[in-house]
Amino acid sequence: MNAMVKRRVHVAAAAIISADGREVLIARRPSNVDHGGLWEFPGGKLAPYETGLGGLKRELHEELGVEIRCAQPLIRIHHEYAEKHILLDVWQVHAFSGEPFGREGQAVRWVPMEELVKYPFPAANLPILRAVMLPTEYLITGDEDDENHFLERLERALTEDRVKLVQYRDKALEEATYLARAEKALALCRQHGARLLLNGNPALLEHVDADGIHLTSERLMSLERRPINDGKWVSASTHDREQLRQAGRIGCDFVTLSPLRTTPSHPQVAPIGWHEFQQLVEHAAMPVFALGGMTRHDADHARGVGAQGIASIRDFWR
Ligand SMILES: Nc1nc2c([nH]c(=O)n2[C@H]2C[C@H](O)[C@@H](COP(=O)(O)OP(=O)(O)OP(=O)(O)O)O2)c(=O)[nH]1
Ligand SMILES: [Mg+2]
Repeated sequence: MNAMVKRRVHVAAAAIISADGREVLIARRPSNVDHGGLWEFPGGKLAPYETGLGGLKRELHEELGVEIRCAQPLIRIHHEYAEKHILLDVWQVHAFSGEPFGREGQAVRWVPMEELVKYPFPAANLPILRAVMLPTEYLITGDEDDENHFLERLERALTEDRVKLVQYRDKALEEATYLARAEKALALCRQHGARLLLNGNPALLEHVDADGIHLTSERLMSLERRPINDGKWVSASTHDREQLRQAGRIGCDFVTLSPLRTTPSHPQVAPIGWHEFQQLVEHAAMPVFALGGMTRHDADHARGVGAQGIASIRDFWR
């Protein structure tokens, strides 16, 4: 048989978010096309001369009759289908004009974020669903001996900074103390509509019903498969291509990649820098948060080079 070069297809697609931020617009692919009958994020193939956003504007006009007013890069996915290599260049659309409807006769539906997982999408879309559900900021808690101070700081970040994703990290506490505090942190997070991940052994989730587990890179590398079922999130710390690949292999929902900059906590570690970060993220199979000397002011830049956003201790733990 002749060696076959797979067709490469560049597709731009949109996660269009409702004004209240709770819903996303999806469309159903007609039954006579590839992946027919499955749901998708509206969009389509780019013409050779088009940029991602330019092509997306044209597609959304053609398919839905809307004009994009404000869009931000969300995630880029490379996926191998049997017959082609596809690059899905996905944008989050926050503002548009016009009332979307299926101009090509396709079904179109506004769906609450948490119900997205109930809809059948093409195989390439799993990381997009994750990216849509995740915020742009990931708070990692700092060390704090005193429990009241800990809870005060957490509450400040949840209210003033409106953080929606928290990793409770404390390497110094005894497990029983950690779990007791995690229970209180969880109650606080729930009160403010935020998700809480524990840091450590996945078995911690048997004691506290948090939203997921964050793995150290060492634990990540030691695992052969995803340690918990899909109902909860798994995130992991990564520092290089090999760890990113392993995170993809075991099906992590998202990761941090660090250190982007040199930090006081790890002065001896060489920083990755934005250029290499972008190259590493391009082929990651899940959303990636930039970590290491990041503040909220870096979030837009991080998104521009393919990140989900930024993760930080110092910027939120004041
Ligand atoms: N628009 C879109 N396409 C997706 C998604 N997930 C996914 O695997 N794909 C694949 C399916 C198709 O092979 C390709 C998109 O092509 P398309 O059929 O929408 O292209 P198009 O709108 O330009 O339509 P056409 O003129 O080629 O018929 O990307 C998704 O969420 N949205
Ligand atoms: Mg299309």
